Amino acid sequence: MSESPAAPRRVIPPPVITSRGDEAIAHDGVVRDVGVVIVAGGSGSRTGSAELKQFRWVAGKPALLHSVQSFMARPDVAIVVVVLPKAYAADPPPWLFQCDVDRLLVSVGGRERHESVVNGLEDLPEEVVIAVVHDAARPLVTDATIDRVIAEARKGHGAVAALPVVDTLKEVDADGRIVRTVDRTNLWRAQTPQAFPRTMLEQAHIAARRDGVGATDDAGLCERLGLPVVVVRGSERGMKITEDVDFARADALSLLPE
Ligand SMILES: Nc1ccn([C@@H]2O[C@H](COP(=O)(O)OP(=O)(O)OP(=O)(O)O)[C@@H](O)[C@H]2O)c(=O)n1
Ligand SMILES: C[C@](O)(CO)[C@H](O)COP(=O)(O)O
Repeated sequence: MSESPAAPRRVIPPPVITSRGDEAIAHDGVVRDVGVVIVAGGSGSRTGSAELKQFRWVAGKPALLHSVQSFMARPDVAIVVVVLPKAYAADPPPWLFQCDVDRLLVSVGGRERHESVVNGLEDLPEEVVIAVVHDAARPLVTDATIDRVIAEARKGHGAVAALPVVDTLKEVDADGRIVRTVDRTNLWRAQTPQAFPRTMLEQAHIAARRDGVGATDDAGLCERLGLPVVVVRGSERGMKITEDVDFARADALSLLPE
C-alpha cells in the first residue's frame, strides 16, 4: 500500500514488537505465509451498550480473543494484526496478550471498516502471501472455515465464507408493502473470514481509495474491479454479533458441536 497519510496513525505497543526475517519460516513442514487482519476498530453502536462488543465476553472469554487464538493456533499463520479503536490501540487490554505475542501486532482503526482493513494490511510483513480479513464481531469462527477460504485463495482468487439464503425473500417499498418475491436461488449471506492473494486485496483497496468508494466487505472491493472471488461454505457459528441479543445466541451456538 503506497499512499500513506501525513500524520502517524499507527501505534505498536512495546510488548508486541518482534524481529523477523523477510522470508517465511517453515513450522513442522508448514510455511507461515498467511497474514490475518482482525478488524476490531468499530464502536458496536447497534448493541446499545457502552462497552465495545469486541471486548465483551462470549463463551467464557472476550469476543476478540476467540478469533485471535483461533488464527494463532494455525501453523500457517505468520502474523495476526489486530485493529483496535485508537484509544485502545495505544493501551490494549492485557488479556489480548494471552497468545503468541511474537505473532501479534496492533494497529489503529479507521472511521470505516474498510479503512481499518487498510491500516491492518499495511502492517503485514513481507513474507505474507495470503491475506485473511476477519471481523472480531464473529468470535466463533471455525478452523474448517478458515481452511476452506485459505485453500481457495491459494488457487489465485478471493474466497468468502458464506451461507446460502434459506428464507423466502421479499422486496418492499418505503411503506413496507411487498413489491415482489426475490429469487433466492443464487443468493448467499457473506461472512468472514475472507481470504485473498495479498496483492489482489491490496490492489482492490488502493483502487477503492483512488475512486473514493467503500464496500461493506473486502470481496465487494474486488468484485467492482472484476477480480475473481468465490464463496465457500461458512458456518452458523460464523454469525456476527450485531445487536445485544446476539451475545446469548453466540453463547448458545458455542455449546453445539462444530
Ligand atoms: N471503523 C470500523 C468499523 C468496524 N470495524 C470492525 O468491523 C467488524 C464488522 O463491523 P460491524 O459489525 O458493523 O461493527 P461496528 O461498526 O462496531 O458496529 P455498529 O455498526 O453497530 O457500530 C467489527 O469487528 C468491527 O469492530 C472496524 O474495524 N473499524
Ligand atoms: C464484512 C461483513 O461481516 C460481511 O457480512 C459485514 O459486511 C460487516 O458488517 P456490516 O454490519 O455489514 O457493516
